[in-house]
Amino acid sequence: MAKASGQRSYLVLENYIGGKFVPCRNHIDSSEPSTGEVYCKVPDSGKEEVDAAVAAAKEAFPDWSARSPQQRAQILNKLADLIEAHLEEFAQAESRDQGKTVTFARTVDIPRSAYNFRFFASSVLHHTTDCSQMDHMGCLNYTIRCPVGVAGLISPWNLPLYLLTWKIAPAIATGNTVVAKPSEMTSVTAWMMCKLMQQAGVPPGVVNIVFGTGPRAGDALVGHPDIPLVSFTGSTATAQRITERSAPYCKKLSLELGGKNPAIIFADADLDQCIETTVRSSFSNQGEICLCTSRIYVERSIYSEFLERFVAATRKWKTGVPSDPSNNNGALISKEHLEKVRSFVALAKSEGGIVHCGEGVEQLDLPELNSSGYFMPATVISGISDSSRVMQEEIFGPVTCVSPFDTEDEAVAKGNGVRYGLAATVWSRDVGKIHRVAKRLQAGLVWTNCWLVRDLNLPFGGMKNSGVGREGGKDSYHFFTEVKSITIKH
Ligand SMILES: NC(=O)C1=CN([C@@H]2O[C@H](COP(=O)(O)OP(=O)(O)OC[C@H]3O[C@@H](n4cnc5c(N)ncnc54)[C@H](O)[C@@H]3O)[C@@H](O)[C@H]2O)C=CC1
Ligand SMILES: N/C(=C\C=C\C(=O)O)C(=O)O
Repeated sequence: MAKASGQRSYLVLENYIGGKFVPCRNHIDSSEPSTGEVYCKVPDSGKEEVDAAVAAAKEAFPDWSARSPQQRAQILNKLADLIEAHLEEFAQAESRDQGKTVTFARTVDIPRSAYNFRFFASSVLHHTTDCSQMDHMGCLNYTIRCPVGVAGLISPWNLPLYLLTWKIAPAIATGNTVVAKPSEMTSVTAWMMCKLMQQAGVPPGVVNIVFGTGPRAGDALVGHPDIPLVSFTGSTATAQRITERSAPYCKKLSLELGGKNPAIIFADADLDQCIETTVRSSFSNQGEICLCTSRIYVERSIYSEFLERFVAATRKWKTGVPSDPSNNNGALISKEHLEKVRSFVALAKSEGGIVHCGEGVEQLDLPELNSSGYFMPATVISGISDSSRVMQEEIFGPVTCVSPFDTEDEAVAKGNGVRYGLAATVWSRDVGKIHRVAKRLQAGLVWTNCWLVRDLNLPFGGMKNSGVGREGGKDSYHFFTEVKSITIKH
């Protein structure tokens, strides 16, 4: 709803509780990353709003969980249809709110959000449970799976609608009701989806969306005694706080966290394909995807050729106004985040690193209106030691580092030499080598000769500080349900 607040007109969001839009007393300013201007007021919800949402979700649970998976699937598919019918509106809104290009939102975020509902509607119809006979005891034993109750879902700002629906879809497909909290920086498309949920026939209280900050709304949600499970995507530091906060209640947790993802490139790789894909894997969505490549290890015999060609290809990766279809990247999420990303480049330089391209905003062709936006071009660095913070910490921006290796063992050791373990790519034509390296890498996902090919049936999640648990296909089914073993004595 657009409302005048003072001299200017802002988009004012409301919480969605029990199937109704509920105004909030206090609001947080949310700005447009490509101009730096505040354009939206997001509810600053706290315990009171979270309590109301949990009460609505509890009330809706008995009816929703008693419906058949087929009945629930019909509603999920309807919601997917409606998101697809409004794809362009959602893409424009996601781009304005997050800073990403409209093209990326139109071709990735929004279609994949709709597909989350379609996929989990179908996927839950096909899972089976276990059965075992104990004839000597006269017993038949089997398992069933039941929804857990009210699921607490917390999502980040980088893929706003996609990561929110990645959680809502399996949670409600399996019969849970939910209270979800999107990032306070990117709440608009979640709010837009609430209207479509009403049209799709999602019963009141099945999906409740409470907007607000992590320390207020997020903390109230995680600490609510009637929320038995929490699915979270975001930073490792926040996940640690969520873990502590949930401990007194022994909550079921799924934590999808950051990455410092290596690309390992052997001399026998198809370099044309590898360079094209590694530019994409390093810089897509401004490098603001937990799966983006940020450390590139190249076999020494092709290191110089790779670096030269990779830098040349990166120079063609255009950053600028998100609505211009010729741009590959838009703006970073916030001024603070831009400063954090730039500070890593400054650190690299202070440690003797070479910045081959990118870094400054001067080289971008930005109209005056957008010159105060949070833009940063794709940046390639080399000559940094593996122990540097630049090579160890998640930067989450358009910055990638290139470094040589001599042997397969060294490549694996470098790949594994960080506290994260989310994703990796391996480039070679030798299937045996690919298999050996993929097996030894400490990463929840390994793509070989490709990147971001996503089969939602496969487990998604990370090792080490990149997360706890897996979601996707059968793993989402297991996470969002409790298994029960039943013994029938006959
Ligand atoms: N998918 C990923 O791997 C992501 C990684 N990050 C990393 O984290 C850094 C910081 O970004 P932030 O937005 O601050 O991430 P964050 O982890 O603080 O935020 C993610 C979500 O958690 C919520 N949250 C924050 N504190 C909370 C708390 N105490 N209890 C419950 N919920 C809470 C936020 O409101 C948001 O909805 C980024 O620079 C990036 O390195 C950020 C977003 C996504
Ligand atoms: N979880 C994230 C990305 C997932 C992408 C995908 O499912 O393809 C993230 O960036 O946090």
